[in-house]
Amino acid sequence: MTLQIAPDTALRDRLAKREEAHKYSYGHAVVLAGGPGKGGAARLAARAALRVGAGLVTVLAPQAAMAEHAAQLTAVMLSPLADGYALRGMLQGDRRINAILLGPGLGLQRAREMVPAALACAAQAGDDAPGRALVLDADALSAFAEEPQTLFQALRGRAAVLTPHLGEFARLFPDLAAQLRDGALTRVEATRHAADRCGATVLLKGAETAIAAPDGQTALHRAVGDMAAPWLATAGSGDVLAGIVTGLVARGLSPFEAAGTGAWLHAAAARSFGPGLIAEDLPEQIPQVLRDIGV
Ligand SMILES: NC(=O)C1=CN([C@@H]2O[C@H](COP(=O)(O)OP(=O)(O)OC[C@H]3O[C@@H](n4cnc5c(N)ncnc54)[C@H](OP(=O)(O)O)[C@@H]3O)[C@@H](O)[C@H]2O)[C@@H](O)CC1
Ligand SMILES: Nc1ncnc2c1ncn2[C@@H]1O[C@H](COP(=O)(O)OP(=O)(O)O)[C@@H](O)[C@H]1O
Repeated sequence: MTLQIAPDTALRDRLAKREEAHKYSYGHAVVLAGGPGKGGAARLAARAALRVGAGLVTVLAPQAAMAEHAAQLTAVMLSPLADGYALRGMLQGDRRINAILLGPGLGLQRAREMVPAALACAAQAGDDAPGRALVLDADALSAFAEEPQTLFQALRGRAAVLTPHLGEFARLFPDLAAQLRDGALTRVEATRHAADRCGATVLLKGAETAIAAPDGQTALHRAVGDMAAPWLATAGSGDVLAGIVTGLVARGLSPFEAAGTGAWLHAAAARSFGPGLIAEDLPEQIPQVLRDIGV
């Protein structure tokens, strides 16, 4: 049965922070950034991860982009990161890094190097202790358009969420996208097949956002009718969603829970802000949404 996503007391409890906790209780998320001039998407995502309650968030950027990020980041931290070798070293050395976002503004070439390095250091899905989870979006998906099987083999069994828009979905799953277009599969069915094929949670974005886990669980978030959020059709709003999901896995939600909760929070923030919304407004609206649901 497909879960229809809506806020409930369990969601409120999951999003609250405990009186006795400290920042490391809520995880350390890292967001990999690309080259100079391409950093906006990573910064949007990082800000959203922090707003949704990750304890610490760090943007990891190539040296050439450090000055640009340093001029714009304050609560979000910043570190240089050269290549995949350096990423493995960092992840092996710091077990507290428990959520990694790759894709927004990353660049296709850097994504091809960084995604396998990050996946090699991700937790196995279904481990009892919440481990290190990955969120793959944008360039981290498009980078594998020519050889999706390479990505799927590395993904299988890892704790990960893929957040494609329909264009990215069609690059990785062309046959499923064609059947979705033809009406042979519903959005939820296409997403369920995709999750089964790649072995990770898949969130297919759109006014109707479908989510599926590799174990067959599915959920649907419908931003239509009373729940419409059409101002989300703006550049960078998907980068913010990826950041929200990353912040939630840093807080210990499972990939499937983080995807569903993230889709709801993202659309609720857009509705709460209303007309004129641009991507920067979304993270800043999260505190109001949290207050509205009693967190
Ligand atoms: N502020 C910033 O720094 C921002 C930085 N950004 C960064 O830019 C990079 C490129 O990301 P991108 O998504 O813009 O481009 P791309 O990978 O070429 O895919 C787009 C193509 O896919 C197709 N398509 C089909 N269905 C679709 C759908 N539902 N929604 C959207 N597209 C759909 C459609 O093709 P068409 O159908 O028109 O032939 C369309 O031309 C990436 O790193 C991202 O993080 C952006 O996030 C913006 C804000
Ligand atoms: N008309 C719409 N109604 C509701 N949500 C939408 C609408 N259009 C886009 N969205 C949402 O906005 C986000 C756009 O993401 P994406 O296409 O990746 O943009 P970008 O790459 O510019 O960040 C997705 O979460 C999508 O579900």
